[in-house]
Formats: sequence, structure tokens, C-alpha cells
Amino acid sequence: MTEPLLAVEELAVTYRKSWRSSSVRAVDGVSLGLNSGEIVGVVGESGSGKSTLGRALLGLTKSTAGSIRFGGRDVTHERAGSRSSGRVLQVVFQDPFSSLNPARTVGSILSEPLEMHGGMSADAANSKIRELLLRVGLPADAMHRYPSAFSGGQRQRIAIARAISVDPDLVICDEATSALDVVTQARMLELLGSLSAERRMAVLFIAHDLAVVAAIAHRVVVLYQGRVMEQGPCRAILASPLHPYTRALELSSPVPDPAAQRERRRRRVEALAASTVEVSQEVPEVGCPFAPRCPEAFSACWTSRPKDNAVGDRTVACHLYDADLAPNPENRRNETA
Ligand SMILES: Nc1ncnc2c1ncn2[C@@H]1O[C@H](COP(=O)(O)OP(=O)(O)OP(=O)(O)O)[C@@H](O)[C@H]1O
Repeated sequence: MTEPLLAVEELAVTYRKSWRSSSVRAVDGVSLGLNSGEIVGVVGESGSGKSTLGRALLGLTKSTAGSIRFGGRDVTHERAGSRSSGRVLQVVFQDPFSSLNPARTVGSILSEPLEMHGGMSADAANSKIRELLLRVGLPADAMHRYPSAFSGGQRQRIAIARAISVDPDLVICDEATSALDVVTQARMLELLGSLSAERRMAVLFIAHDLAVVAAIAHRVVVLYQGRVMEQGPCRAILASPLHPYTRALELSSPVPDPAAQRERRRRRVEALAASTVEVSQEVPEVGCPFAPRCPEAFSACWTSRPKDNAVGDRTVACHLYDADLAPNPENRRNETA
């Protein structure tokens, strides 16, 4: 079997604010793989570790354990900009207002990576910039204007043009569409999807809304407190989320119909009802981090860390799917059949 383009094994990132404060395990044993041309979504609530994971993959944040292999090479301890892998990694951040230098024209912003990576002549760079602008849906004369002349959606198109200018193998999009209105967001997802398909470019798409991720990703990784709760094909997870946390997350995506939205809110409250198990500690050190909010938690959830249980073509880190621990494994098997 060939190695995936990106192979992440048991990655951990721990932050320590000062020597006196306790540490935060922002990423806690995350494993995932990404093939060329594949779009993988990373989804989770605020604080679940999505951005830290993205930053660690980019070499902007130091990992404390585990490994990152990119293009067949171990890049775990290499910083951004000094990666020895011959493969190209680019990023699109959430805020197109701060990620584009306001003092430079769009042409100058786009020519920088071309000069750094490609060593192009000015003429060749100019025609490549025109081509890139047209590809992302902007007029060629946009190159003479400054970022302030564009709307949020147009600026994000410029950021995407900058990312794809060097023909990356992988683009990490960190909440790249979250600041945009629904219609602009949908257009941006469509653009990213078609760019990925035509260039065999892999995309790691980080977002907090499962429905947004589902609109673009082939597979999805659900994070909670730095751990992978569920991972598998996007369509299957959206149609029948198995982990109690994924179910609650699915109910957080807004729907247009107010009555349906009210009903989803009610079901979400139920899905996040506190555990009925009597416990002394708040967040279990050794058990499942979701146990305190999980209405289905049982004693094992507080005492042992769930393993990645294979359920069809996905994995679910929940004792309810562990044949040796679940109170009613037969019921679960019927539920997932
Ligand atoms: N530089 C830092 N120093 C200390 N703790 C940090 C730092 N950056 C993030 N954290 C903590 O790490 C955890 C994960 O944060 P992270 O920003 O990766 O989550 P996220 O899922 O991207 O959240 P959001 O969607 O709000 O951006 C949080 O508890 C956060 O408070």
C-alpha cells in the first residue's frame, strides 16, 4: 500500500502558559491520513484543537509527541519554511482582512510566492497572475488594485489564488469560509472543490460547522478536547453520526426552517445533557473527555480511554461501540447496520 501524502500519527501539542500554570493538551494523540486530491474536514467546537492541529501541520507550532510525515518524509520537527519535503504546503486563514498586506497591490501580493518558489521572470509572473485571478473568478485588472478595494469574499479569492499560485500538494484552510455570508461561502466551497479536483490538490478543511464541512469534504475527522471522537466518510457521518458528541455537533448546524431549527435546538440540549453517572471528578483524566456532557456515559467512560473502535468504514472513540465494554453491544450493532 502506498503511503498517504500526509500521515499524522498520535500527534500531541501541549501548551504551558507559565511554569506555575497547568498545561493544556490542545491536541492529544491525533492520527489521520490525507491522499492527493482528497478533501478531509476537521470539525469541532471552539477550543477543540482544530487550529492548533493546523498550525502543527504547518510547522508553526511545536508538537510535543507523535509524528508528521509529508510526501514520504518525516517533517515533525521541521519549522515552517525549512521543510525538506519536496512537496508544497500552503494555507488559507479565516481572516482575509488581516492575511493580505493592505499596502501592496494584489499583483505584488501574488508575485511574491511565484518569485520565492518559482524564480519566474516579471513577464511570466504577470501572465501567471492574470491566469490565477481569472481562475478564482476575479478580473485580471484586480492586480492593479489594493485589498481594501475588495469585499470579504473577493479577498478570500485572492488568498486562494496566492495559495494555489505555487501548485501546492496540500492546502490547509483554517476556517477559511467562516467569516463569509452563506451564499459567498457556498461559492468559495465550490471553488475549492473544483480546484482540488482539477489539480489533484489535497485540502485539509478546518471548520466548526459539520454541515459546511460536509459540503466539501470526502472524509471528516471530529475533534473534541484535542482528541478524535469519530472519523470516516463524510456522507455516512452526516447521515448517521455515531459518537454522542458528533450527534450533538450535527444538531448545531443551523437549518432555514424556524420550526425545524427549534426542534433541533431541543434535541441538541438533550444530546448534551450531563452524564447521569454519579462522579466526583469534573473532567476525567483517564477516561473519555466527553463523559461529563454525555447523556449515555456509563462507568467505564470515567475510568478508561476509549479506543478507536472500527464500525464499518469509520472509527468511533466511544465505549458504546466497544464489544467488551458496552452495556448493550447488540443494540449498537443493530443501530449501525
Ligand atoms: N498559544 C496558546 N497558549 C496556550 N493555550 C492555547 C494557545 N492556543 C490555544 N490554546 C488552547 O488550546 C486549546 C485549543 O485551542 P485551538 O485554538 O486550537 O482550538 P480551536 O478548535 O481552533 O478553537 P477556535 O475554533 O475557537 O479557533 C484551547 O483550550 C485554547 O485555549
